[in-house]
Amino acid sequence: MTGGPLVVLVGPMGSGKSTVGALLAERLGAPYRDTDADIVAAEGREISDIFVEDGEERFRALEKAAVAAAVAEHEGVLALGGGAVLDAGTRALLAGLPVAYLSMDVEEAVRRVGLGVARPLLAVNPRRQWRELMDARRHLYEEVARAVVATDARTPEEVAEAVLDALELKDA
Ligand SMILES: Nc1ncnc2c1ncn2[C@@H]1O[C@H](COP(=O)(O)OP(=O)(O)O)[C@@H](O)[C@H]1O
Ligand SMILES: O=C(O)C1=C[C@@H](OP(=O)(O)O)[C@@H](O)[C@H](O)C1
Ligand SMILES: [Mg+2]
Repeated sequence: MTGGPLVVLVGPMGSGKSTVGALLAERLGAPYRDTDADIVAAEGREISDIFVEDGEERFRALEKAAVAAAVAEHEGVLALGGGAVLDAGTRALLAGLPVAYLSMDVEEAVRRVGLGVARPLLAVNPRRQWRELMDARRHLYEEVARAVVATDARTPEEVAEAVLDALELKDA
């Protein structure tokens, strides 16, 4: 067999990568993996604690290694953290893979994650922070994506269905 992930999900915080990734794995009868969860398991602490205790740069180094390991080893559905595409080496690793970019607008983002404390990058003024993040990242998500799937006003099940359609995995 060819190996490599069946699906890789990218997109901003709250777009549903983790939620939809688990549903997709179920649909495809394949294992699910999430690089944020890999980092938490390896470090024995939450992402927000890594940011506060060691800083974002350290988190990005851990994330880069976690994505490289997962892309090399994992043959199921893989959800990345929202900032994984900031790294040029990571973007190069994703080239040619079945990557879906889960998109959403700012109001949907604020509804989903704006009030949570689990995502440190949105903790203060989530609407403005999210816009700034997207201005910096939108083109990076588009660069690595084979398909863009809008998630606004769709349930996670509907998003999963749309990803299968967009990546032509319906018969997989
Ligand atoms: N399509 C959707 N519609 C409504 N809420 C959603 C949808 N997808 C995810 N959510 C909710 O948004 C939050 C963030 O989802 P999550 O899967 O953790 O996103 P990500 O991994 O992209 O940050 C969760 O509370 C989740 O239940
Ligand atoms: O966008 C980002 O920079 C981040 C997204 C988070 O993952 P999700 O996109 O799964 O929320 C997590 O990796 C960390 O809080 C940083
Ligand atoms: Mg996630």
